[in-house]
Amino acid sequence: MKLFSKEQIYMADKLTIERQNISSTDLMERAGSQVFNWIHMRLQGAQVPIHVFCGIGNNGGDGLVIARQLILDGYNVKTYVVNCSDKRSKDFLINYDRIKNVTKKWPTLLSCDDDFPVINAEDVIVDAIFGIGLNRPVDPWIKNLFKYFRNTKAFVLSVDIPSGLSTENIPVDEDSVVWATYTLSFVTPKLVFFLPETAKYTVHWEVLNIGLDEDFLMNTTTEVDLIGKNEVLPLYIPREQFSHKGQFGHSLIIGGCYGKIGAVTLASKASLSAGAGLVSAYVPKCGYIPIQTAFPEAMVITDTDDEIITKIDFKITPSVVSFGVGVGTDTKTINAFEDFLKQNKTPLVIDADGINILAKKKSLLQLLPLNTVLTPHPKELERLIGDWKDDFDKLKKVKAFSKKHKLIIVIKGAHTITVFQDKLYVNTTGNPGMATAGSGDVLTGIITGLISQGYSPLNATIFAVYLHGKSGDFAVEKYGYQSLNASHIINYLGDAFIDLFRLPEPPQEEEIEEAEATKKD
Ligand SMILES: NC(=O)C1=CN([C@@H]2O[C@H](COP(=O)(O)OP(=O)(O)OC[C@H]3O[C@@H](n4cnc5c(N)ncnc54)[C@H](OP(=O)(O)O)[C@@H]3O)[C@@H](O)[C@H]2O)[C@@H](O)CC1
Ligand SMILES: Nc1ncnc2c1ncn2[C@@H]1O[C@H](COP(=O)(O)OP(=O)(O)O)[C@@H](O)[C@H]1O
Ligand SMILES: [K+]
Repeated sequence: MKLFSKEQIYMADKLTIERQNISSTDLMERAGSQVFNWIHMRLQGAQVPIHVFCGIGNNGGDGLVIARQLILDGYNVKTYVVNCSDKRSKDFLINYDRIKNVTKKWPTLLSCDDDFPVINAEDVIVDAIFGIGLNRPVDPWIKNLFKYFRNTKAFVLSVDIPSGLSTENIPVDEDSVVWATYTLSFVTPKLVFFLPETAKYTVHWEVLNIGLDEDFLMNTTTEVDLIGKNEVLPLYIPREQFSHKGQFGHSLIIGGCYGKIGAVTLASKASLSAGAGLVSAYVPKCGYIPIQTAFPEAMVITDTDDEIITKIDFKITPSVVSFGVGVGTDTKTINAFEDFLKQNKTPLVIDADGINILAKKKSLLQLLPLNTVLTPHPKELERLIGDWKDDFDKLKKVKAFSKKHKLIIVIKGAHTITVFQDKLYVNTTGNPGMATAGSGDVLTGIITGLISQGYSPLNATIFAVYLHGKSGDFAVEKYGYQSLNASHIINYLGDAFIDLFRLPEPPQEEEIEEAEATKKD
């Protein structure tokens, strides 16, 4: 799914109005009606107090449409206008008049000196104060209002984006944003729903289709893509009936040191389970017996040293090499890596201490083949590119780093982001059960296994991150967050592959009714 920027959304609005020959007021009516339908499907006329808070721009206009439709349907509605600026948008004013025509309970104007209305925990707050047009930090009294919302413990439904949350800046503090229970976002989810510093402002989100110009939406490329099953399915390379292991490449996993041979075992197993034809592990001598025992399918090549990698020398011709899991940062290992890089032309995946070595000796970056994949967790990323001010600054720095060194960078975490030059691929699978030792080693193995069988490094990375998370999602159903461990992720990789071709569940009755209701508008 594409994540459109604020500018692209405004452009889509403009073109829709022109091409569909409708007014901006009609478009607002469509947007507000979609939110009304969503509420109506769930509340079915229940007399829960609904407090609709409107700003004075178009987000507020949406709020007025929602309030009017709820009133017309007999809901128990109170409407407030949060007086935050002297300017009112044209469509806000039109809808302000329209609501006055349908009820004697005119919207209450709230300003800084007023007491806030009584709201109980069982009530619903509709937050239509600021949308994507937020252009400065909010005033202290509005912050207090947001804090008050939070204290009421009421269900907060944000329209388009939680008010106070900008699409391109991290909020100055947690009180300057509405903490939404649910956000109904128009056209596209917003990138801030996925970033570590801002995802907390909405527990759930859903996209509402408001019928914007299809041509524009189809033909516009975005800087950010959200990666789910629909996005990875086209990447899948099918297997022919007469295929043989020679067609799926040979992964070489170089890593490990005394006490950290398990990392290589995990990455090697994951590589084979992701479909590599052959897998060899390259480890210090102490790794020979453990890997042969724990993972009989692997071939093992050993260093001359018992405990660390001191020289990378092999006779095989791998299709892809992974370096770094459990390898340590001994000077001899760094030198061995440098010597290897000087003559290597094979695609590379670098993880863990491999990244720490690059951070220690930046000159090695110039020796990496084009489109080498780096998979840092936050600490490794910081060592590599230095500190960042906030999540947006981090993305800017990673993009610059990716462009400068021609690398693919995987920013691991919840919603792992793969960065390739200016483009971001935001993953949707995975869960906190995966925050466990060795799960990153498994990811390295999956990426390596996919490159081995012919996926481009970028496609392999996007696909592997998805599969890794999906396996974790299957595994967590059996093991729960606490007991899930990295080996389980490998065990469920097969389910993640099979799930790609599973047809979606038939829609539930409620969804059919909802679709019917939407069609009528
Ligand atoms: N295609 C779509 O997605 C559609 C989107 N639609 C809706 O439009 C929304 C965008 O509307 P928008 O551009 O009017 O901006 P919005 O968010 O209402 O805020 C701007 C207003 O707030 C003010 N203001 C800003 N910051 C402030 C602050 N800190 N403190 C105080 N005031 C502040 C600013 O005032 P000013 O700077 O002019 O003084 C201005 O008046 C979008 O989110 C969606 O809900 C649908 O209606 C149609 C289809
Ligand atoms: N809360 C989470 N939600 C989804 N995925 C997660 C979460 N926490 C960790 N992960 C995933 O687990 C992996 C952890 O990698 P890493 O920290 O390198 O582990 P290790 O070094 O132990 O192998 C990454 O792929 C990351 O995206
Ligand atoms: K809002």
